[in-house]
Amino acid sequence: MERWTLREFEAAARERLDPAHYDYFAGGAGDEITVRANEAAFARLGLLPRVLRGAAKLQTGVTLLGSRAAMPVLVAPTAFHRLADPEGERATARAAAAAETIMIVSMASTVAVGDVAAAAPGAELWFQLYLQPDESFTETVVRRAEAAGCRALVVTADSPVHGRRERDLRNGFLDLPEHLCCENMRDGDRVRPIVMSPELSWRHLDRLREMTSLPIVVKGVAHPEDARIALDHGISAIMVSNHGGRQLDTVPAAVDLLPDIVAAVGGAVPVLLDGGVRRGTDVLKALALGAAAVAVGRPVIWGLAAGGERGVASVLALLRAEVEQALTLCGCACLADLDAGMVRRPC
Ligand SMILES: Cc1cc2nc3c(=O)[nH]c(=O)nc-3n(C[C@H](O)[C@H](O)[C@H](O)COP(=O)(O)O)c2cc1C
Ligand SMILES: CCCCCCC(=O)C(=O)O
Repeated sequence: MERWTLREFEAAARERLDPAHYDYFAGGAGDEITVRANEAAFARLGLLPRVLRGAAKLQTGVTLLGSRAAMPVLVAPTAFHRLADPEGERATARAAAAAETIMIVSMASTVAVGDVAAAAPGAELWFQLYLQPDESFTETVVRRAEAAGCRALVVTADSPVHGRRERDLRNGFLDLPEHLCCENMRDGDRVRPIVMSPELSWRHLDRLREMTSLPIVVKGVAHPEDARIALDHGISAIMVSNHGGRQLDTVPAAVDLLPDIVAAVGGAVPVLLDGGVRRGTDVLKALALGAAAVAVGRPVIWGLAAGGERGVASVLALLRAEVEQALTLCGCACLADLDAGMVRRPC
């Protein structure tokens, strides 16, 4: 069946998934105020198109930290893809490679990062990391990501503790089924738990900086002051994110946080954004407000659950087509033609 919007992919995914797994993917923390705010904030912003600009040849490619993407939409790191499809992250990576975009592989992937890379030759992979209090194990995982050919590390900083996800508590969904595990966490005969620790600090990030020559992206920045501090620690990019509303509830919508962080960073490094991106017009709004690219989390899961690799490919193709059409309708030939004056904030 042909699907015309990401909403239709979500409906199809919901029909196929175990209800507890659907809730895990869809849900957020607390009252899910931030989950809803992420999408609502995009809807509230308007786009002011320019006209008669002779913008015939469209260009939607971006280069980020040396990785090339054919569109400014990346695959955000999300855990547990094998709950959605037996091929899991392998299928997602093949679809991302076909779409010529970057996939950020989660540390909590149900396929080991090396196997993800082997399944999708030519894929541009970055690796998301929860810094572990046991830094020697952080190093083990970093070496795995490097060996797999990942070209950047994305350190998730918004999770000193797991968010309170009340759907999961109600459903008793507290762990993966027995046949699955976080494959990157293998340590000899055992699989380590992913530790989220409030003890982590910028010092851990400094030591990561010494551990690897890969560029480091800090994901989960909401406060402009943290963006400035990140620059002092040699960070290569900043990802504005509230974790899709899954960590601290009532954090403002990601797109509403963006302008102050872009101002704080002052062009020193690229600023990325995720949270609530569901339309090509959302992508344009974020870019016009200063993001270098955006990433999508749940839409990729919906594609995967609805149709495996082909489902993810369709989701990414849909977003690309929407970006291209919206860009043309805005009178732009390339992403750099977008500027903040084209976004109308609500009165
Ligand atoms: C099911 C699910 C699992 C996630 N797993 C991770 C993860 O392992 N690491 C991480 O940094 N962020 C994780 N995230 C957050 C995403 O990277 C991203 O910030 C969020 O999904 C963006 O919002 P969106 O789903 O509205 O696009 C997860 C999000 C979801 C929905
Ligand atoms: C115990 C594994 C933790 C995985 C966390 C995945 C994640 O970030 C999420 O939002 O869910």
